[in-house]
Amino acid sequence: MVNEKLGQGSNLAAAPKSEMRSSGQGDVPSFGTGSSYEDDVAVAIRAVTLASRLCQAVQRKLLSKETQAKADKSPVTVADYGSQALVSWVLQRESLVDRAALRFSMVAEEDSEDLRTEDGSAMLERITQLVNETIAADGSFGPVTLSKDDVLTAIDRGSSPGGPDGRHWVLDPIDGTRGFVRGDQYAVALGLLENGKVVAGVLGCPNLPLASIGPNGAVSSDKSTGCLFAASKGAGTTMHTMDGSLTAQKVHVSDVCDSKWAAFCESYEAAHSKQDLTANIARILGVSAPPIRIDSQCKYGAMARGDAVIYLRFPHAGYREKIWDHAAGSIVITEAGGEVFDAAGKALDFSKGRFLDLEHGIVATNSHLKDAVLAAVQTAIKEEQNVPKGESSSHL
Ligand SMILES: Nc1ncnc2c1ncn2[C@@H]1O[C@H](COP(=O)(O)O)[C@@H](OP(=O)(O)O)[C@H]1O
Ligand SMILES: [Mg+2]
Ligand SMILES: [Mg+2]
Ligand SMILES: [Mg+2]
Repeated sequence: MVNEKLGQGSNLAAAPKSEMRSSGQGDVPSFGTGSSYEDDVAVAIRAVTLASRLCQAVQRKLLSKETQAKADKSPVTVADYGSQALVSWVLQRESLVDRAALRFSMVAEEDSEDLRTEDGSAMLERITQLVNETIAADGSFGPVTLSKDDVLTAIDRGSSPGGPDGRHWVLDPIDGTRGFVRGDQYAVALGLLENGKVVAGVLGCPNLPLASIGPNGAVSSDKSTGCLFAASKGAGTTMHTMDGSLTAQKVHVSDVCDSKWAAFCESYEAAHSKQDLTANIARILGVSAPPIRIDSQCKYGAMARGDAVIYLRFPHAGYREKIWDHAAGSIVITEAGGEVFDAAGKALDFSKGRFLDLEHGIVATNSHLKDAVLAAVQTAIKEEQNVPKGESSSHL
């Protein structure tokens, strides 16, 4: 029954019970893979689950006045800051327990600069209250109360430059803030880099349906939401329910090998990826299903369980991708058997600091379709370059 429910329309296979356990409210699922990153993944799940609860509480209220615009005009909410503070606090706390505090480094999206201004003080008050309410409701951390200074310090622990050496946590406290504000999809995304490579990742997707969102899953009567994906090097990818109510399941990318049957996913926001170009790539591949457009790294999670077979992301000129937008998602895909690469077919390089260094675009698919998708991407890019300015490549 349990497996049926989690498995509807998705590429899920039951994992041995001894390998995966889940637990109830106030506690978090245990990963238990026997991999060398088992402890890291367990801490990451604990941190992401707690932060996701804070985000869920805020999204339920969705107070638009709690949304600020950053200098680059992207939105940021009390939940972005609160989530970053909580994840940072949990990771730091567990590192202290492990006596590994000196090694602690985190590359995270937000910083506390705006909260330290007079205008930000009411927001800081609200964030501190939310963080303390979330910790208290969880109940497993004992009687702890963070001060406003503790919250600022926790947020600013994310200022590491990252790079090719050592261990760095990589956090997007809310990926898909626009989706979050709209009441749609978002993810709490936490990855772990070791010497420039992603070795573990956890994606909390509080609004993602447990049933497939792919073309074949659209008719499912199961409307339950809240998924968490966890992956670590060599240990595969598992999908958990956000509330820990069902047994976690191993997931695998789709094994479709004819692109005609391959649904693709892309950003909901047209400003984040060129939808003309992706439509042309789909046309070249003979894809007939309409694109699955959702916000955030939920796309990587959905693809890891087979909802879509291809992920296409082609930002408009001048945009530089940040590592926290892809670290957790990419290992969730690769450990589920998929591949993630740029328009030159190169694997993503997370060793260059806070930004990804890549040749235009990010693509993910299964190993059967990699060559065909890459060829279609390169053809579509060439066609785009030959289109006179002002004309759309979809007119070709
Ligand atoms: N012009 C742009 N082009 C591409 N990506 C952009 C962008 N502006 C913002 N983004 C990134 O797109 C992410 C959301 O991804 P998606 O498009 O898959 O929903 C944002 O993450 P945040 O919401 O964490 O800021 C942000 O980092
Ligand atoms: Mg942002
Ligand atoms: Mg993001
Ligand atoms: Mg973000």
